[in-house]
Amino acid sequence: MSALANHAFAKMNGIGNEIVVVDLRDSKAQVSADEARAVASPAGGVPYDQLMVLQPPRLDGTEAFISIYNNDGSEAGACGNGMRCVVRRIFEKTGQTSATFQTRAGLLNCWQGPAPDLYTVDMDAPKFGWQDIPLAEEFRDTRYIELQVGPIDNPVLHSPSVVSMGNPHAVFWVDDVNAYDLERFGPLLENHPIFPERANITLAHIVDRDHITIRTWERGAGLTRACGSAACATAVAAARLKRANRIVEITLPGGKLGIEWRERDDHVLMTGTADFEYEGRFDPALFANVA
Ligand SMILES: N[C@@H](CCC[C@H](N)C(=O)O)C(=O)O
Repeated sequence: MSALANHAFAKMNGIGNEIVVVDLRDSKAQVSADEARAVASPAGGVPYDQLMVLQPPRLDGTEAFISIYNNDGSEAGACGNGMRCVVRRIFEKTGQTSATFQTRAGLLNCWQGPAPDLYTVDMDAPKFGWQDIPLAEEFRDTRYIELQVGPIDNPVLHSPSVVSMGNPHAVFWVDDVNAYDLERFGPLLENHPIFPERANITLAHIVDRDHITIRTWERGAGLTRACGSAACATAVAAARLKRANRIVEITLPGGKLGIEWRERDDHVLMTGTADFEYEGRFDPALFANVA
């Protein structure tokens, strides 16, 4: 019997990024890819972009180890919007205003503020090396890489910046993020052989040095109303190109995020809201046929 059968969950969202939070800190159970897919089942499941599973802490001083699943069952190292949802949930229950969590990508410090309805996640330092993202072949300069879709002499999208925020991101610079069929190009680019672990694909328009607009096709989850790590990736990529300041506001289809690429330690701070929708218990029938 799956540990998720009849288990409580919270449906939340981080500016429209659909998040389900499950607290398994009192259990040794691991969630399999099949179970994660079953949770998202259109037949009685809970629709989500990411499932955030809290597991017992593996390091002193941390609140939990968090496993992050996309709705296709794959695991991700980072999910900025999901972290804000987890943080809100825990802070509301315990009265805490700061906490440290561990994910596959490392330690994340989180706190409430700068206003009561805002949560900040220290997303750690970005990585720019081609092996870190990872890319399938060497690119010395990842501010722009050679990659395009469309006719070779007139590409539709080309020369993205690539960044790891604990997960792989490609950011294509465009004049209008709504002028492209991201549902068509997203899967092609997500699965392009240059990205051996696939990638999150973002269209970004730099409005001015303090404001950027983005839309993202998420690896393993598809078109989303918001992707926090993509907002971070875009902010650092734009600052690296000297086209934006290190503190920017990112507008996504679901809302706005404040991003600061802090000079003193290279860390990226992401600030935004997190919304609670409802609580429930998983229908055991969802897991009847999963390992
Ligand atoms: N929505 C997330 C990112 C989710 C992970 C991503 N799909 C991946 O597989 O890397 C965010 O808010 O950062």
